[in-house]
Amino acid sequence: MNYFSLNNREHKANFEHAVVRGLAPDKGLYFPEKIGKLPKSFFEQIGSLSKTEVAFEAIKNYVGEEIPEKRLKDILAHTLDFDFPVVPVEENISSLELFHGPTLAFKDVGARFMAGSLGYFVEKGKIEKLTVLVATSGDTGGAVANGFLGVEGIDVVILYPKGKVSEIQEKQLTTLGQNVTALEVNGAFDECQDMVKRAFLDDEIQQKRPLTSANSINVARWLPQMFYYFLAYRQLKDKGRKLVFSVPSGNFGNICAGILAKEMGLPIDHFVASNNANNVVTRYLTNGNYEPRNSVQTISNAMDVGNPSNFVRVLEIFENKFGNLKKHLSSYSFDDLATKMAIKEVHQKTGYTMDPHGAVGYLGLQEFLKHRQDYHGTFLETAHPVKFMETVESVIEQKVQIPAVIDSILDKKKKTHQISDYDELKNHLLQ
Ligand SMILES: N[C@@H](CCOP(=O)(O)O)C(=O)O
Repeated sequence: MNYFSLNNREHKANFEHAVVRGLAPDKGLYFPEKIGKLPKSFFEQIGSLSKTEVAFEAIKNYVGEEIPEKRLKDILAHTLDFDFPVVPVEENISSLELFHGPTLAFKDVGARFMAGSLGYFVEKGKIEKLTVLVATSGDTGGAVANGFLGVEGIDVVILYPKGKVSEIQEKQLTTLGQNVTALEVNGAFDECQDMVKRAFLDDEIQQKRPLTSANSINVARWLPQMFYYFLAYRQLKDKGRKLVFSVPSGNFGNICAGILAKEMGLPIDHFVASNNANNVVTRYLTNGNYEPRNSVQTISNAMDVGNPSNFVRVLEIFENKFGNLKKHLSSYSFDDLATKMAIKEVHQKTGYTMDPHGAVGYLGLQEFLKHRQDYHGTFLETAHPVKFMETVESVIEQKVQIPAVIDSILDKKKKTHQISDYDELKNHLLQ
């Protein structure tokens, strides 16, 4: 399987090179040359396949010969070694809980798959030493830190916006030590992401300290996110209604992977991109103008992204045709007040506790389902409510139970370096 750069189709790479480089030399995102359809029989049998078997069938053509079958299956088994339950919330609404992994957020899947793939390439001597540079608005940082902790030959450097992630998210990415370093940036997530992209194209850095990305711009972080939809379909296929998924969207990697799964034949009828106040895509679908803006801070901070990297991949899947996009994708945006109200109302009505990101997803779904009786809707619960304990507890007026994995980091002291601009990042990386 080859990938091409979305900036210049002549720039090609196989899976290994796309993962090790992260971004094409022309700053473009890699995209698969072929999106193959899975056979009908796969969807008929999906209920009897294990999680690893489902994931293997979904991803094998995107990995190609670069990782042998046995090793790929081992990586997948480790990646998916927790539950992905679809939980009924209302009559025609379910929650797909993606927070049962080690850092309690959906990012664990991509981070573990990428760590497994890079670990294999280091072991085979295909790369000597690599630094994974990653920008986070909340959840990616912790998942990447956890996924890559202690992986031989790989250093991790995480940039995060100072004061704009939750206390637990910050602990997850600043307390591990070993091969993981956290840089606290005076700025927003978009500035962190821009610095990271600039560093990849900096020859001086790349020569002295080769870098790759562990954001969803990297195909090894992006593609495994399609597993959520296959695993959800196993649990939803007998609903007898059309399926719609509402995805809380920030950098658009997750929803883009879902749309890819649909292209591969997964019977999903429609997607909803649910935005917080950072609503560049909602506005685009409304007025046809794509106008990225600086992000604003919200209570669903992992979605505080003003210029979503993966939207260009979404457009590519829809052949850059606005009509195609509108047919398969709707988008709505909600402010913090509406998000809090939704957390409160759903909790009072059903006893189900949503986190602020899931609540934005729930609201988007509700909006879509208003005049559509023939759908079953699923919103993605992308993080455990405990990660936003202060907000959630004040809204539901109840304590959220703290899982043991979180309890163990609460007393740990954060270790970070502060940086303000690209030169400081460069100095840090070259030290
Ligand atoms: N929502 C993210 C921001 C980066 O997104 P990614 O999927 O491209 O890593 C976060 O929580 O950090």
